[in-house]
Amino acid sequence: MTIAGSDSGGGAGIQADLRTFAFHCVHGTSVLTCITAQNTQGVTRVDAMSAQAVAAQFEAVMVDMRVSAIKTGMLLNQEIIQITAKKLVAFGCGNVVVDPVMVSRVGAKLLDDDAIHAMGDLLLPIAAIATPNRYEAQILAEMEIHTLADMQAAAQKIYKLGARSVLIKGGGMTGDLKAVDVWFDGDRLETLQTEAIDTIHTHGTGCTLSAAIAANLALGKPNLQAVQDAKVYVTTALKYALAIGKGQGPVGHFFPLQRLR
Ligand SMILES: Nc1ncnc2c1ncn2[C@@H]1O[C@H](COP(=O)(O)OP(=O)(O)OP(=O)(O)O)[C@@H](O)[C@H]1O
Ligand SMILES: Cc1ncc(CO)c(N)n1
Repeated sequence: MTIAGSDSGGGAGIQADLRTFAFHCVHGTSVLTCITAQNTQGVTRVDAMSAQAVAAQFEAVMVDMRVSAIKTGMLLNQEIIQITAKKLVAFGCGNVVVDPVMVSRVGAKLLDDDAIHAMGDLLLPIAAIATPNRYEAQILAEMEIHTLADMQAAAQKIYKLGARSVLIKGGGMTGDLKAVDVWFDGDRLETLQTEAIDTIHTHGTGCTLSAAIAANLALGKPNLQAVQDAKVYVTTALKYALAIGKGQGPVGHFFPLQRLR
């Protein structure tokens, strides 16, 4: 299941998540939190779903199907975070990947200011894995992040907020650190590195990564394996990114099919 926002441009959010689930051959269900008017250049409008609508979508799926893993993406405001956390707890959901979407890499604000505390207080404590990008990690860890050592320190600070493991994503870093993520589970501190892809077409990398992690958890992979395999998937999708639109195009989720054409 993905609990996230719609991206009209199709590169991030629910659209990226469902394509990623399909690639991994797991059935995707979706709880829509908001509708963004968005393209490769940015977000021009956001309309929130009501908290009741979010709850109803979640319950409709949960009472009927066995949901093996869940990712949360853009939750937009405090009410939606509160109801999401409440429902995840009520249904005893275990494999929860929390992508604490606050700001996109191009600087679009995707979460209300007054909701940042709710993210840390309510959602991170129920996360099996939290996946902040550089800017979200700076906010959650209350520190600046410039170096690999900073990423490692931030992972350890955010772990203290209650997530069972933390992955700090490096896409917002400079140079080769763009392809470096740091994973910490309270015991092991791992640096995950793939090749850095030289492209501006990176829209949806974060959504794709957290959706792939959730898919891998649903397939029964252990936490670190789920993250490592998801990172390889995103790297390949970046290699086959689509140069469409006037700004940052989306990653190519179905690269093997592209290759066959
Ligand atoms: N140029 C790149 N080359 C290789 N890997 C990259 C590159 N850019 C991002 N990544 C990887 O993509 C994944 C997502 O990280 P990123 O920091 O881009 O997330 P994000 O900012 O939440 O994404 P977005 O907001 O664009 O959806 C991470 O595993 C990161 O290492
Ligand atoms: C709907 C949506 N979710 C997440 C992101 C983060 O990339 C985005 N740009 N749009």
